[in-house]
Amino acid sequence: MSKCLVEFDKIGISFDGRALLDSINMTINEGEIVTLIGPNGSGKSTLIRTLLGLQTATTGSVIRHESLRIGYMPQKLHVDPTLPLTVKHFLALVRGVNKKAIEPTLDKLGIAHLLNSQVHVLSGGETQRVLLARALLNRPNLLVLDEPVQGVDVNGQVELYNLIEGIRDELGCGVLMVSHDLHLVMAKTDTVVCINQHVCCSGTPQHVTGHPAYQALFGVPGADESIAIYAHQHDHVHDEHGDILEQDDHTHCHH
Ligand SMILES: Nc1ncnc2c1ncn2[C@@H]1O[C@H](COP(=O)(O)OP(=O)(O)OP(=O)(O)O)[C@@H](O)[C@H]1O
Repeated sequence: MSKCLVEFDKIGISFDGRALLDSINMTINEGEIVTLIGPNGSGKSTLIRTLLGLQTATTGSVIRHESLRIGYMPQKLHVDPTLPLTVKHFLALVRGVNKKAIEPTLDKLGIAHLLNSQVHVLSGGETQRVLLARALLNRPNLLVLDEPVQGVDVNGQVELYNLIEGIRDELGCGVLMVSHDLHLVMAKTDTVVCINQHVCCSGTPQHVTGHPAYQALFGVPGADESIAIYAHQHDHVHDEHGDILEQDDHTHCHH
């Protein structure tokens, strides 16, 4: 039985008295890839920030295993473009980093040749790999990736997801990632959790995609299409504050 690294226990988060997240339950086990999906502004990054300790939950708690060590990959690299900074020096800034691990880590990610490149001239795909290298240099047992394929073309996305899966296989770490893509990420995911204030839908991709509730939510096109269009079709209605309006004829998708 794999170790539970993190448990979100009935997490609720409100801003100015308005509920953004309500009673979110979710676990991430060692060796498990969990993908968090949901529409813009549904609270995915806020949930990640709560896990990182950067956001306090209004209600509920995050239960962390004592061995938990997170490697975090943010959505974007924020570096002053006027500041000369090579990849090597950027990665050497990781707290407690073993500098001897920098080159092998870049090599593992196929970007050893970028060691002395300036970080602000990197392409989207290269930047994501450097950010992934930084997360790995923290020697994590949980990788937390906030939209890891942002700004990367489709081929690059497939390669990145393959890399992430390979890292999970090699290190046996857990992975929690946020994604807007559905189709590509599904093949690389053990568990999908869809949030929109509450957990709308969750389970293995096979279970979720085969479930009528999932099809009602995402309107996945035919299996022969290479990319699914992200269409979040709710089986329930939210009011202007994001609260769910009661309806008589809706199909429940909580499971
Ligand atoms: N500290 C804060 N104070 C007030 N509102 C906040 C705060 N942090 C986040 N929000 C709001 O919460 C909502 C959810 O933001 P969040 O970034 O978590 O969504 P998301 O699902 O990650 O969105 P996206 O898919 O667009 O990245 C947004 O409307 C945001 O403005």
